Amino acid sequence: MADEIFAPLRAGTLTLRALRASDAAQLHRLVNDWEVARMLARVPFPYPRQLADEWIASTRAQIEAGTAWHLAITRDDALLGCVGLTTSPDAPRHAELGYWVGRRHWGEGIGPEAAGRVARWALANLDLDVIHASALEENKRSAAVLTRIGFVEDGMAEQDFTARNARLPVRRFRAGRAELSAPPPETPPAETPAPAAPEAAPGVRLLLVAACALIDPDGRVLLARRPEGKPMAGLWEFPGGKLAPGETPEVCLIRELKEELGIDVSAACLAPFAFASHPLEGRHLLMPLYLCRRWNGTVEGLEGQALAWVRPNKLSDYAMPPADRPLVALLRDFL
Ligand SMILES: Nc1nc2c([nH]c(=O)n2[C@@H]2O[C@H](COP(=O)(O)OP(=O)(O)OP(=O)(O)O)[C@@H](O)[C@H]2O)c(=O)[nH]1
Repeated sequence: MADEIFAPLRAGTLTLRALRASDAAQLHRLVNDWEVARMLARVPFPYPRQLADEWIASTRAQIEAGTAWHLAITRDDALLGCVGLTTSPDAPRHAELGYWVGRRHWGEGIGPEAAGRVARWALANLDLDVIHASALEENKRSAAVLTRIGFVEDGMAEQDFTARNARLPVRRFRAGRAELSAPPPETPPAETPAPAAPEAAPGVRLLLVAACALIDPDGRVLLARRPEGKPMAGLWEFPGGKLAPGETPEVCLIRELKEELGIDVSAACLAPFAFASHPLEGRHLLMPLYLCRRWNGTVEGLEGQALAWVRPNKLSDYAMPPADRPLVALLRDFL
């Protein structure tokens, strides 16, 4: 199938996939509509039929180049609209989100479903921290979609609108991980409270997490990327996880490394190295970091997480949670 340039994303009943040449006629029917085109900055009206072919070809080239992801919003393989995310070399780790839905599908909740999914996917899978979006001031529907998926308003700006041949006021929105991280559906809302130290100030709740730097024979360290749906999705971290009630950090790590990476580790091979102590989401993270050079089995991302074996002097090229920064510096010096 011609779609191997992008693994389609599911969003409720929708599938978001790369545009194909065969979408051009339907794309043209949907976008060559004054009610749609007048709200979009770069869309001319009337919309020439040939432009649909050219634009679709350009979106495929952009996906292959890793510069923009304009996707078809489809249901039962019928095209309903488009959603896109564009990066700019001038603003690393930032991207711009846009979308439109054909008029006959307005009011079906397609905008929030598709735009929310692409935004969460992008933060988890691309090297991004912030996503921006604009809505024409008069386009209350579009502003409502952005707010509903977690974007916060960020001021006003002006943009050229091709179809109107005018420069018009737009409301600017932005969202980062804090706004877009949805808790995984199966996670109960209240986490098991970690035991609070007797001397902790009233109200401070500790979050106990054990983490491990696996080190391969070449001296490279394993980082795992937090997958979409988890808080801080897209950031790289040391494998590990929260201590379950009654667990020691070693027992927790033996369990987590098996669940997440499919490897067997013994407590004797876990060498305590350092710890992180950092506020985190209303709690206080206390995270011992262990080093491990010996394990059984082959390291695999069993939860769909991306993995990277990283040379110590390259660790700082990877965006990691703030608590990890001092650990990275220590590891670089030690290894
Ligand atoms: N494993 C790990 N967690 C880290 C690191 N740095 C850091 O701030 N954390 C934070 O510590 C917490 C670990 O929780 P988690 O969500 O991974 O725990 P878990 O595997 O038990 O997941 P679950 O709650 O989805 O079951 C997260 O808030 C995570 O962001 C790190 O280097 N490794």
